[in-house]
Amino acid sequence: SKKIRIGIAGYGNLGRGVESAVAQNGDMELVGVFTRRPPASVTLLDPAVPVHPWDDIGNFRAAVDVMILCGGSRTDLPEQGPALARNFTTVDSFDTHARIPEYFAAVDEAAQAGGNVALISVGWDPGLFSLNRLFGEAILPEGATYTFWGKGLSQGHSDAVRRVPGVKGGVQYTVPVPEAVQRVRDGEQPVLNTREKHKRECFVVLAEGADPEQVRQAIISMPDYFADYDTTVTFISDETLRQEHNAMPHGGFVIRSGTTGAGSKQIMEYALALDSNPEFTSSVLVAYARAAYRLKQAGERGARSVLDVAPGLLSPKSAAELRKELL
Ligand SMILES: NC(=O)C1=CN([C@@H]2O[C@H](COP(=O)(O)OP(=O)(O)OC[C@H]3O[C@@H](n4cnc5c(N)ncnc54)[C@H](OP(=O)(O)O)[C@@H]3O)[C@@H](O)[C@H]2O)C=CC1
Ligand SMILES: N[C@@H](C[C@H]1CC(C(=O)O)=NO1)C(=O)O
Repeated sequence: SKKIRIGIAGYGNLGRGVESAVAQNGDMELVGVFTRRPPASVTLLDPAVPVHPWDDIGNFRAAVDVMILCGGSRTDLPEQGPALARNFTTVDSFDTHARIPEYFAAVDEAAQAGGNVALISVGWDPGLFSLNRLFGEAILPEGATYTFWGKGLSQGHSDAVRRVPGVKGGVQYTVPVPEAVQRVRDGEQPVLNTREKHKRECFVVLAEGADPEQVRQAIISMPDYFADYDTTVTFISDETLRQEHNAMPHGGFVIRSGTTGAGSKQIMEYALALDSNPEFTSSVLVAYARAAYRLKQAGERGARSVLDVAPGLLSPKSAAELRKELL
């Protein structure tokens, strides 16, 4: 039967993860990768997959069923998300939480104008953790919700660091504050502000001639990413970045700690432990690409978040098979 034809827009950690995730899904095929760099400079896992210059992407409207956007949230997706939703059914991982409402509106306008579906902020946070925060609050209206990440490499924060003028390369690790986690696990339901829950550690390779103090200040004061956290910036060599910071593990958990009507204490928890943050996130993107395709086929139009998508649409199995196997 006809396969869902996938395109990748932007080839970085996520782009590479989507390439390998599509290969795990028999109902999909990867038709091409689009990059702003010279195509010859971008090496795929599978050399048989064509790499196209970004400017040609408009010619592939009939060739791609779902375009998976793998650009960075800080500066790429605010421009690429709406531009591509006009021409394709899209799925993206936009994760600048404070800016999701405005991003949703911009992508929705473009998707509606183009007669497409656009699933935004797909991944684990935002994404699967968002779903579990929703379950917790809807099912246990009396209680408190906590989200903890790491210790691990945040791709959004690492991308944001790499975009700072004077930065040649870099990564960011998110570190949960142990005392905060313990108080939550002890059922204390503490009131914790952003700074009390996580610390952020950046490792940066300076570009030639850049001023380290200027770079440090630009990072630690960055709104939406670092300003609300205790953040450290350590300058390292290219060599050290390549040797000691090329793994991208991450993870975390969402806890809803609440009481039900007769006063019983109830705890809901959802956890992730990821050897590869990008490969996992890409696997979420690919499952939601299946849902986006089906929503488009069903006549839906406009932007949606994971909170709007029925879970059954993610599965390659029919509704009848799901009822038989998973209920
Ligand atoms: N919602 C969630 O749970 C998650 C969301 N994310 C989001 O995914 C976004 C992308 O993450 P990630 O893939 O790690 O970002 P990368 O920095 O690896 O890639 C971002 C873009 O940069 C360009 N690029 C990649 N490699 C190079 C290079 N060597 N030289 C120059 N440009 C390059 C690519 O565009 P081009 O090919 O056009 O040059 C690519 O699309 C993050 O910003 C984050 O917001 C990530 C994880 C989880
Ligand atoms: N979007 C995050 C996924 C999780 C990780 C995270 C953090 O460490 O701050 N927040 O959400 C990412 O880019 O890795």
